Amino acid sequence: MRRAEVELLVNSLIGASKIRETVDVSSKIASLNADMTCLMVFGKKYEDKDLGKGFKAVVREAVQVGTIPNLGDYFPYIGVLDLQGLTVRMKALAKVFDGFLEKIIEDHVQYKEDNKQTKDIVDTMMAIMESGDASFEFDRRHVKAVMLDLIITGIDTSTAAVEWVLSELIKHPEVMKKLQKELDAAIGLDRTVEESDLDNLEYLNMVIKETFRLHPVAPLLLPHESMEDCAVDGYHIPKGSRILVNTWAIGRDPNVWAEAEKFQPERFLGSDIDLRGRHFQLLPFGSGRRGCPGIQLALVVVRLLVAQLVHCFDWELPNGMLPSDLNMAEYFGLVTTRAEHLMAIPTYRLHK
Ligand code: HEM
Repeated sequence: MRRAEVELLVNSLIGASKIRETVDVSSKIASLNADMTCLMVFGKKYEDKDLGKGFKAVVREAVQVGTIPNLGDYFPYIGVLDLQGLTVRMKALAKVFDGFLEKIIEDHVQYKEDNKQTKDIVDTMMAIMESGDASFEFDRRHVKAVMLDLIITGIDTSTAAVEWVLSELIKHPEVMKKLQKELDAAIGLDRTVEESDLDNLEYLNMVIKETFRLHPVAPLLLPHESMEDCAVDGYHIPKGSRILVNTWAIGRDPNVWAEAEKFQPERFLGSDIDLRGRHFQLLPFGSGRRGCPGIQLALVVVRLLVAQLVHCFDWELPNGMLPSDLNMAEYFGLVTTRAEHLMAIPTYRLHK
């Protein structure tokens, strides 16, 4: 499924390449990730018209509203006043999502009666629910909560990651060339990258790590709570404190990284620092038991997309813009994306 979806994107970019069209790369990647996530979770793609003002817009709004610090969290006695209107907005969004998720469950009940062959995540969860075998409470509300969790956490994160990697590559043509050289040597110019190629692409992995260092897509991770009193670096942190880990600042800390502001994938050559939360200087997926459970999937999707887009195409900025002029401003949120969409002109470079 992932191969087929990426192929659709590559084909549409080949069309753009033929007429030297400027492509809204950010939107293309967002649509692809939304489609792939819906196919994995719900077994079918959902159109923008299926969810209120549009599927992607509603998901994005939920992430944005969830990010704004709520005064009621810090001063609980004024929480009921909902001074910022966040609770009202979240409740309205919850209603839209609930209708959408109920419809998906109904569709699955229907498919099941029609003896559908392939199973998706919703089928699996409903089977657990109906079996009554779960050792914990698991009813329709929980199925809907997990579905919501997967679409909220899965789509924007991978999209932002691919957007940032491509932006850094376009901004640093020498790194782009080196990565294309690695891809050409490993895959050739007669076929496209497969998921099974990914583990052999060492430079690609270094490029991804370096991008996550400078652009961790969840710069403050998710809020944590201390379970007991502790001391960190001489600071006393009482039990029950809300903890935000600023992984963005750690990634740019000159005490930890040489020439911290520079994009240099080679810094990871021969280093054992990985992305799995064991090295605290690089924590784009968090760490420990509340770290990202989607890391495996995310790394496959991000690496596959970047590898295909870089292997299949050369990229140029529109209107004669120089790579050094590419605006790298961020739009801060729970997921921090580019402030401006990435616009670029693809030129197809494979033989087939
Ligand atoms: C490049 C893509 C992704 C990045 C950078 C990312 C990053 C993160 C981070 C930083 C956290 C918080 C960890 C912490 O606070 O310690 C998180 C949590 C989470 N992620 Fe991801 N994620 C990505 C993709 C995905 C995908 C594809 C899924 C599932 C389909 C997913 C599911 C989740 C869930 C469910 C949580 C909450 C876990 C919990 O609270 O216990 N993520 N992710």
